[in-house]
Amino acid sequence: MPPHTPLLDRVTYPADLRNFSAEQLAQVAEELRAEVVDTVSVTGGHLGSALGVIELTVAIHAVFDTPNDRLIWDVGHQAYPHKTLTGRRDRIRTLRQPGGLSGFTRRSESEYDPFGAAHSSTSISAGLGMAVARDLKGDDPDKQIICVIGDGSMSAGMAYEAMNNAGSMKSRLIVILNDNDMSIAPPVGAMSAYLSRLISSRSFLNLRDLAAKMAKRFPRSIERTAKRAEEYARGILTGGTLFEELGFYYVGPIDGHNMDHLLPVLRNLRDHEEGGPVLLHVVTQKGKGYAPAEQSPDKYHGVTRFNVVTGEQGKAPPGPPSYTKVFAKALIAEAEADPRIVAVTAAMPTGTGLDSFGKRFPDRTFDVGIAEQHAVTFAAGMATEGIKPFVAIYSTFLQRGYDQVVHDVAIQSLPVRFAMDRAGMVGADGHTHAGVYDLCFMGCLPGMVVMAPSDELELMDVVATAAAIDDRPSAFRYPRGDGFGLDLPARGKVLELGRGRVMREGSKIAVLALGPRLYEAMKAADELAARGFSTTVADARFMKPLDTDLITQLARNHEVVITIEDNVSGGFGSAVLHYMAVSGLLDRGVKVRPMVIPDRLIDHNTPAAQSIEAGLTAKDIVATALTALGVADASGSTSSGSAVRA
Ligand SMILES: Cc1ncc(C[n+]2csc(CCOP(=O)(O)OP(=O)(O)O)c2C)c(N)n1
Ligand SMILES: CC(=O)[C@@H](O)[C@H](O)COP(=O)(O)O
Ligand SMILES: [Mg+2]
Repeated sequence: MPPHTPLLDRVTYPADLRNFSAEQLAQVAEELRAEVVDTVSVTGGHLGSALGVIELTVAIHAVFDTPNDRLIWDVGHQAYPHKTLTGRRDRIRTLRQPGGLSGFTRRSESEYDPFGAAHSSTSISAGLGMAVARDLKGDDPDKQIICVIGDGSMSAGMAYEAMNNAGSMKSRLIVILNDNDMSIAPPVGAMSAYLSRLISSRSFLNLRDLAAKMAKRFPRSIERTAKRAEEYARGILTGGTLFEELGFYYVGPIDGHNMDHLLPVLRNLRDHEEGGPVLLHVVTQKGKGYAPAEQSPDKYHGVTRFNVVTGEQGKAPPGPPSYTKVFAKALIAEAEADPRIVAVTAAMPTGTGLDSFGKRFPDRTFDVGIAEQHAVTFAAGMATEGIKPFVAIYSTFLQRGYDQVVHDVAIQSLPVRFAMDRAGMVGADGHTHAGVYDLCFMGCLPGMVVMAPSDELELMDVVATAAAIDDRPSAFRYPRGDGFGLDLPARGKVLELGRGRVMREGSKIAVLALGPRLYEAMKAADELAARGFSTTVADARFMKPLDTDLITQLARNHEVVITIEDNVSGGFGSAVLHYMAVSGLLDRGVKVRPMVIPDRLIDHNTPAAQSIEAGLTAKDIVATALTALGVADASGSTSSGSAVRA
């Protein structure tokens, strides 16, 4: 092997690391870091988190017998170096690209991904489940389960539920707390402050104390410990932490970028014979080794393509403001007029636009950390006292707080307003982040008002409407990405509840859209008109209450009624069909075709390609209409729309 050949080239699988010296592993880490920077500069994705766990990734795979030992990455957004070392290096530049590797861990992608993730704080629960399964099955007791969870993800209830359970059990489990003192934004809350105090305020054990401590717990490893302790003694302190109170054996904090510290500690944890869970507290830096990411860890959490030398990220040509920005603008306008309005985010101030709301109203903005369940009930509590909370959560993450939406908000009919961002498919984050279920899970709740603006202008109105609804809960959804560039007023106007609008009158086909697919419907209507089929297009605006007058009029006056939405079956179209069935409208022979996201997972891709795959484009609407009418389209084929496939 010529001396200039990167060591990384000798690594296809983790087993290839296991004969390397600590020095060689440190070199692999450096090469891996350069490769991750280079890769993400081309693919975009989650950079800072990956750079922070480079040494940890190399050390874990060098010490543990993955994939027989199970390694679970919480969230999975930091797993690019793990993917590179586990047989996927040849495809690493396909990360998040159409047909390429997922940006998260995924069971179907590799046996080295024993648990799929993308939503946070699940790793300890899943790891404990695997540990208990190992014990129940009588598998090799030395089979290790390792969960790596970040400090931000440690703020979620699930993590505590899992620790509470694990701490009372005898199953062997290793939890590595990767503490980089960052979530996407700076971390919040008492736990984060506690971790900082833990790192900074405790005295280090000396060699004798360390050996005694390790001997008590890890008798077999004492000899090795004593030999190596000098190297890492200063990095270890134990005793009296919250984790110990919860039943974990706490080790740390140690420097997560120092291979000479990581390797002996991990080996000790691997070789000990005691049962019960262990928590290794590792201190890392988000963005480590790449200056722009070290300096602005929030801006380099998730990146677009960037120039490696300057760190400058690719910018889309100036275009219309995003729905998120318009939401923030609309909410600020409402809050200027009503001092009771407050905003709640669960660790996503930038993503939800609440960073700008927070600048204007710092005392009326609450970042509760990754804690969607708490965010919802916290807002419910405020609502009982006459405060008017807007809870801005991505549709996909609101799933985490669903019982709270049902039990704490809807059943008590409290006026909490849910701003569900990232509704519909979301592009490169893929199906774990798709917000395609909320119309089902919000639309079924008694008393809940559910709105979906068709463009950013209507979003302003919807925010004003939600602010005005003060006797029951309300929810509105809007997509990731930019609006249409419409002129916006200073403040939205309050809409009449349950009233849609007709955009264009026709007589044969009617398309009733909920959300921005309205614009696809308008294009389809042009195409259908050009073919001689007079088409009505209507904007439903509300899924709940339904505009039953509008539905009645469409059903009575058209041969075909198509509904379209960015949601799976069970949402808007189902509600329309239900109404038509119970009201007898269906008995009149109208052909109804609900167009929805099909009943399968749509993988990461460009938003445009995802729309095509879902069958929700103007072309699909035309095909659906023609098929319903029994007319072959120009190509002679029948519909490929989701109405047919779903
Ligand atoms: C349930 C849930 N809520 C919110 C998010 C969005 N999210 C992804 S990563 C992240 C920050 C995680 O911080 P941490 O665990 O410390 O990892 P780091 O990025 O610092 O490596 C957040 C809020 C998510 N993935 N899942
Ligand atoms: C890992 C994670 O859950 C977030 O970082 C998410 O990828 C952000 O998505 P947006 O880019 O849509 O804000
Ligand atoms: Mg963190």
